Amino acid sequence: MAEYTRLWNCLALIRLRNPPVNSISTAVLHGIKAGLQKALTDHTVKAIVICGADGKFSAGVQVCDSSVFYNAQCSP
Ligand SMILES: CCCCCCCC/C=C\C/C=C/C(=O)SCCNC(=O)CCNC(=O)[C@H](O)C(C)(C)COP(=O)(O)OP(=O)(O)OC[C@H]1O[C@@H](n2cnc3c(N)ncnc32)[C@H](O)[C@@H]1OP(=O)(O)O
Repeated sequence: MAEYTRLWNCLALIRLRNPPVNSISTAVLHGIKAGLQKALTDHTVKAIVICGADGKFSAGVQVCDSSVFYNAQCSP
């Protein structure tokens, strides 16, 4: 749902993958958080790129997944 890749040089990549429009579900949100945690614990990472799979970034929050708002506000 969100794939972490350590790129060349000092870059890390988090790719959102939730077809068809890479909307942000709770699972995607957790994937973003896991990717950020990996990047933050790798002290050679200087920049994090977030992109969407298949040529699209993201349609924003996943419609009908109201738990995304709860998780975005309540997760440390
Ligand atoms: C890294 C960032 C982390 C951020 C964490 C955020 C946590 C939450 C906190 C903040 C609040 C966030 C608010 C928002 O995100 S508001 C924005 C909500 N999104 C939208 O309003 C976009 C609505 N969609 C569109 O405008 C269009 O669909 C489009 C421009 C994205 C694409 O248009 P088009 O190419 O014409 O395709 P379709 O409209 O036909 O859609 C294809 C397909 O995709 C489904 N779909 C579209 N958007 C969503 C969505 N947001 N959630 C779920 N599904 C979506 C659409 O229903 C179609 O499905 P199908 O009929 O089954 O084919």
